[in-house]
Amino acid sequence: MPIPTSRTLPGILLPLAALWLGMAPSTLDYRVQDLINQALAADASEQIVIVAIDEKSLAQLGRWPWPRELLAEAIGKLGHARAVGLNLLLAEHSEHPESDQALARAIAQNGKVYLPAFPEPDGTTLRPTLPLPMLAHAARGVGVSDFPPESNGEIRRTYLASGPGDTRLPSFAALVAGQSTSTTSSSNPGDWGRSQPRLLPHLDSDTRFTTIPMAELLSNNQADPRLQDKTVFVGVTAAGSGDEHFTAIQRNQAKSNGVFINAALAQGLQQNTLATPLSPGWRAGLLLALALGWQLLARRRKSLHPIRQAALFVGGMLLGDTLLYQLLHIELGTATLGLLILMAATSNFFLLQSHFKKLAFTDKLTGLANRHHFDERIVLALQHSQLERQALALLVLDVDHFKRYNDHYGHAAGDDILRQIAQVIASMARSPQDTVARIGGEEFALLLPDASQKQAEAIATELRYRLLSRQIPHHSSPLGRVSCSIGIYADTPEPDATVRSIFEQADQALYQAKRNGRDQACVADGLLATRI
Ligand SMILES: Nc1nc2c(ncn2[C@@H]2O[C@H](COP(=O)(O)OP(=O)(O)OP(=O)(O)O)[C@@H](O)[C@H]2O)c(=O)[nH]1
Repeated sequence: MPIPTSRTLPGILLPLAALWLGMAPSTLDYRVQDLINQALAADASEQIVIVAIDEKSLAQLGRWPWPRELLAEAIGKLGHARAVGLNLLLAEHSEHPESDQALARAIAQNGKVYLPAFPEPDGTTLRPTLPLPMLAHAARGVGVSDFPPESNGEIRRTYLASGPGDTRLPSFAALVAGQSTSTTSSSNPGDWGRSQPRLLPHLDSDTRFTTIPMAELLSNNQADPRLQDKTVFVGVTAAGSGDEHFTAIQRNQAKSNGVFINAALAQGLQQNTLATPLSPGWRAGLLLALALGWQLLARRRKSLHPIRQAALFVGGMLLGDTLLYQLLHIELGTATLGLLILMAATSNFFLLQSHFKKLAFTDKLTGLANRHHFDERIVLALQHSQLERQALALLVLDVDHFKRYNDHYGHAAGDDILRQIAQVIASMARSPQDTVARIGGEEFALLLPDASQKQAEAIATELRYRLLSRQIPHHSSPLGRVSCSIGIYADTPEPDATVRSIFEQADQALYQAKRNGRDQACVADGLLATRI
């Protein structure tokens, strides 16, 4: 019987699952990755400041949108910042052209202002919503703020370059952070293209970016020292007024607004800590390699407990995953595979358990119950009969002249006879409650709970008949064929009856059958045995 290990069912399923899971990270992968990364997350950078259009500012300065002169005034107070990211949608003209002109003048005067473009759906593709040309012209640069959501609606990644075909734009946050890389062009003009994917960073949940309410900035007549040489993002933070998205940037903050996401991204870029997600092909390949690695480990280290083996592997994978992320900035997302391996190892473990249990209770040659199993069953059967005052029958069967058979035909042929006799006895079992066992070299037993003497005798007769009908030659036996002798105990056990006393009576009857000339069954009747 093959031992069911990782070579069988889990051995085939695991690599397949690794390939399948490799094509896309699961929510479980995200959660595990978030847990690890949030535990190792950096504090919010002191080099980044948010100028917030918050509830307080809206209460003081009126409902959004504000007159653009107000924004122009704010930009005028940001002249000493290192760079200013104006995270606002400024695609439409305001009612008064002079407002737009004032804002354009302030942006040009500041000289370090960057504006965002946002991808908007347009039929089956995306188009960038760009700032007004006069504002874009005045700005130091225009970058795209592209955060496509995952299948679960979360925002986890961005691209350092994206846009329609040849006009692919750099990332807005990268421009503001001063980390913009050269952009590539697409071979399919018109299609929205994305390249250089990056995962959003994780920040310690107890830290905050320095945040200055817009109302406070505007009321301050002097240059705010907190803004000196800082990377500044200006945007709406007031709940319900700006854009809010599900992200895992901070543990205690399920939803983040766009200005915060861009600030966190800029920090990751400035500190060079952003991870690159693996392409599906690479991910699938690596996960497959890990799954196969586990198989190899499972085969080599047979001595190791399967659960311990899996726990070791899962621990190793999580460590490897963390190191990959922290050192090489690659996210693999092995949590699902780890869980699968644990499940495979657990199923292996239980398969092995049941396999070994079966081995421990089974006679290898005949597949019948072994002596050990039989002893357990007869104890229970006797107890039950005594409690219920029910009949119990035990048939003990011994092959006649078996030594001669072995001597004449050889041991292997003898084995074959034992297997054939086992089949005949097994065919006599009435239900799974009956136990058929090989209890010695050429000795078998049939335990029949709740069987009367008459039933036991009928079964013994039928058994001998079935063996006889096989007509197995045995030239060293006076009968010329294989035969057996049977001793029967069949009674309602007395309260003081023991397994031993019952066996003794069945053995006594068997001895009687042998003495009477073999090829017969005798039933124990007190101490006497009667031929049937
Ligand atoms: N082939 C084979 N022989 C076995 C096995 N176990 C025990 N035997 C043989 O069974 C024989 C039993 O011999 P005995 O106890 O003298 O009994 P017997 O020859 O059947 O004589 P009676 O029982 O008096 O008819 C021995 O020769 C054992 O070697 C086994 O697993 N395979």
